[in-house]
This record gives sequence, C-alpha cells and structure tokens, in this order.
Amino acid sequence: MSAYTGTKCGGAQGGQLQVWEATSNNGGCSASTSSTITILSRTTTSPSSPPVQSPFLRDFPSDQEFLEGGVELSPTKADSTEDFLPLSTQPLAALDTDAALQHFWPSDLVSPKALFLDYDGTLREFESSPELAVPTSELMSLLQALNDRPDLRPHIISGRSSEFLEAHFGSLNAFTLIAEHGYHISPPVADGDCRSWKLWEHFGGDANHFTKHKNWKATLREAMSRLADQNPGSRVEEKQSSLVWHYRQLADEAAADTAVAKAFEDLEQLCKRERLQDINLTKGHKVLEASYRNVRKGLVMRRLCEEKALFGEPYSAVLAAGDDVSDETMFEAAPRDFLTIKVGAGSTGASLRAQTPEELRQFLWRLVSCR
Ligand SMILES: O=P(O)(O)OC[C@H]1O[C@H](O[C@H]2O[C@H](CO)[C@@H](O)[C@H](O)[C@H]2O)[C@H](O)[C@@H](O)[C@@H]1O
Repeated sequence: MSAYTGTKCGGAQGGQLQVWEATSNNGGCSASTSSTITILSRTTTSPSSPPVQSPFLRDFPSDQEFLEGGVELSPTKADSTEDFLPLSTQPLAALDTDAALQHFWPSDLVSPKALFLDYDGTLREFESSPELAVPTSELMSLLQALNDRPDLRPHIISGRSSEFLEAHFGSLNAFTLIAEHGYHISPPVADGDCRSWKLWEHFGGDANHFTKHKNWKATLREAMSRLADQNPGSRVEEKQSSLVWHYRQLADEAAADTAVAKAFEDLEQLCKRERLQDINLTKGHKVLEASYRNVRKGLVMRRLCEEKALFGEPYSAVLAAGDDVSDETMFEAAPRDFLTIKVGAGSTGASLRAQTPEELRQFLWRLVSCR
C-alpha cells in the first residue's frame, strides 16, 4: 500500500519522495507515471524539478503554498495493485480473501487509515424525501464502531447540509463531517466538545461565502420553483451553496424523464443567458442540482489527504465510497491504490462495486473487525 501524500512549504519532511504525476482509474484506464525529486521545502525545490501539474488539481485557485500533485512514499506496492484488481470495476467480493484486503487495507501499520463515506444511497438507502432518510440505529452502531477505532480517520462526505450532518453525526467526535459536497467542513473534536464548521476556503479551496451566491440563487430559485409548480409532487431544496430540484415523487416515470431532460436544458440555457459561469448543473439520483463549480468532493478528499501527509501523518490506506455523480469526482481524484467503491448500478470510475448500501455496510463491519 502506498501512502498518498502531498507536499507543502515547510510541512514536508526532507528526503527522496516519489511524485505521483497523474493517476486516474476513471473508466478503468489507469495511467500513472512517477518521478523522484528531493523535497526540502517549496523554496528549496530545485528549478530542474518543477512542481508537477496534476490534472485533478488544476481547478484549484493559485495557492502558492501547495505543490500541485501528490507524493507516493512506497510506489512498489502500487505497481502490484493490478495483481489484486484488474482495471475494470470488480464486485466488492473481489476483496473476499484476506490477502486482497490486506493489500488495500493493511492491518500491520501504525499510520492511520481514512474512510470517505458518502451518505444518501451509499451508507443509507434512499427514501421518497430527504427528511425521511435519517440514519437507522444499525447504521449508527456501525459509524460508532468506526468512530471508536483509534487507527481510523472516518469522514462523511455528503451533499447534505451542515445542519443535517451535525444533527445526526455531530456526536461522532472522530469523524470529519463534509457538507454540501465540500462547501463546509467540520474537523474531528475531542470527545464532548462542540463542533465548528469551516468553509472549504479555509482548506485552500475556493468556496466563496454564501452571501456571494445570492445572485445566481435568486435567478435559479425562481426557475426551479416554477418547475416545482409545473410538476406537482416535486420540490426545491435550498442549501447554502446549492439549489436542488427533487422529483423522486413524480409518479409517471416516462413523463418525469421528459420533464427532467427539458428542465436540464432550460436551466442550462438560463445559466448561459445570465452568464452564471461558476455554476455546475448536475443530474443526480432523482435530483437536478445547481451548485458552485469549484466545490467538488474529489478536490476536497484529495486536499484533506494531502494536508495530513504534509504535516507528517500520511494515511496508510484510503477508502472512498459513493453512489452518485458527485462521488465520481472522488474516484477520479483517487490514485489507483485507494479503495474506491461505487454503490449501485451505473458507469463508474471506481475499482469496486457494492450492489447496495447493505453490502457496503457489511464490508465496513468487516473492516471494523479486522485489526
Ligand atoms: O452526497 P449525498 O450524501 O449522497 O447527498 C446527495 C443528495 O442527497 C439527498 O437527496 C437524495 O436522497 C434523498 C433521500 O433518500 C432522495 O429522496 C433524493 O432523491 C436523493 O437524490 C439530499 O436531499 C440532497 O441535498 C443531496 O445533495
């Protein structure tokens, strides 16, 4: 297992490190190259070893403190990854043997292992409306068990609001909670302490405080409300950095598909007309979501992994699981030896697939029990 890390001025330890230039397992194509450079600090990096441009980080604002790209400490193990997982997506059962699991999830290392877990459709089955999809007691026991393992660094990385995540998972003090696809982040706290939330901006990302989102939201809110009126049963959910049109409750599926295709086109046109350039329109599971373009789960996951490494605590393994379009950004940003798990049907860049949230939860219970 290679620890995926990054470097930051003053944070990286000196020595020979392996730079991961470009790795993607998207669509089953993994292309990675690596080169060795000596890193002391950004200012001492030799001009003959320029910062490596990573395709996953190119949307970051110019953050001079970060060397773009990641650092792989033990590339030899990554090379043998394909012995365990071919490039195409495999059933999660491919990790049934202890040897395969050990490769991605070693139990003999002192460095912690991180989990980036999406919520709706991944940890928890869908419901007809967001209010109904609260965590079950079985899910809470699983999350508590992950929380209690000192060698794990669990994260919930969700499209849900910070209020929802805090209300249901705030007491899981070892968890990092990531709301609205990365717009808000709440780091772990000491047991019993209150949580605080920071904008993605504070982690080097470009979030823009929500007051700056007022204009585009005003325009799209009106259009989405019209959609809800025209399609009885559908509704609009508003979060700080996004607007979501939910249509799960439209009974006539064929009519819903037509309405959704038209709605997507209309909203796209509206964004063009009004020059709402920073807005991403995505089709998720029975939702159309308009959100701020520079906040994406993949960027956030990668930056948080890098930050740990920069401060001398690289993860020995990382698992990312999700079911939807927003989770694909995590799979795209993940080096090949991250454990990436798509939940449910549909095309994916993940290495593994669990058929249902239930199957994923069983797998997580297995991780809880291995020492
Ligand atoms: O990133 P996630 O944790 O997967 O959140 C994505 C969206 O989840 C919610 O909507 C989804 O779950 C609802 C409850 O099961 C379901 O009714 C809806 O059809 C799903 O799309 C949530 O309401 C959104 O805000 C999140 O962006």
